[in-house]
Amino acid sequence: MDEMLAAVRRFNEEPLEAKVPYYTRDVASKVRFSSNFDLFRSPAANWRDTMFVEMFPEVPSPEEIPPPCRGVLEEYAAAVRRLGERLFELMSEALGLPAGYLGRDAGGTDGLSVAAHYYPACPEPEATMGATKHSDPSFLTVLLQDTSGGLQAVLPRPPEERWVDVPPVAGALVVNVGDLLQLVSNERLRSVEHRVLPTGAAGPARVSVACFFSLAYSSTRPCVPVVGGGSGARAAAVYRSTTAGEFLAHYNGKGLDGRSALDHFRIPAAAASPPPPPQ
Ligand SMILES: O=C(O)CCC(=O)C(=O)O
Ligand SMILES: [Fe+2]
Repeated sequence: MDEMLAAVRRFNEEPLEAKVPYYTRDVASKVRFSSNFDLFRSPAANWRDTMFVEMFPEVPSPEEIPPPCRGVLEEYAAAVRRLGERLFELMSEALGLPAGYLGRDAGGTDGLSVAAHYYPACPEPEATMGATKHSDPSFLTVLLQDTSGGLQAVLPRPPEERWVDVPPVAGALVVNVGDLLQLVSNERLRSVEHRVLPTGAAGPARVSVACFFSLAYSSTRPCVPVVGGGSGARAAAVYRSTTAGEFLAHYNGKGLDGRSALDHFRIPAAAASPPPPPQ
């Protein structure tokens, strides 16, 4: 884990010329280095740079991965994939569903992408955010953070917003439930809203690596809320069925504006019955 963080730091701290070849916003590219994936779409920009790599199912060739991360990134992603497979089994069983439900049948383990973030020291930390409030466009996110701190999560969920620190713990990973898992579990599992405070002017830059169990924009994988199957299950779907690609297009088109991308897919509560006609 330390090696992974060190590799991301090395890449970001290389001279500009070494990073320029990876700079793109083209989602057809498996490796994309940019600042703010949602630039000009969200109300505010975040104080961070991100190297985004689609690792699975189509593994990039070593030459596509920036040299400082080559080898270590592939090895780290493979280990996270094995961890995710086990987590999906345990969560499926916890919901009273077959062990392979969330990972295999619902698509949780179909794809894995890695967002390696670099939050530079910020001269005016009170005037911006490292990452604004959001929940993740994934089934699950496995997050590795360095010792800087700054990650916070909302507990309990709105309208009673209370931000709590998620402090770094040596050797530990943070696992977030993402929006896609909230959708396919029909809201029995809830995605967690979180944010990252900016790194103070004194630095050093903060580094984190988020592994998203998610899919590509081109994915036509159906995402269907599971109805029934275990105690606590709802009898009716809370969300309309969609595809992973449609969900991601909506999430990215909206940008990190502080609102949940899931609202767009929620089935409106049945309209109250109209009053009886006057006699
Ligand atoms: O940098 C972090 O700790 C969080 C990153 C994050 O929330 C994300 O990539 O979705
Ligand atoms: Fe996130």
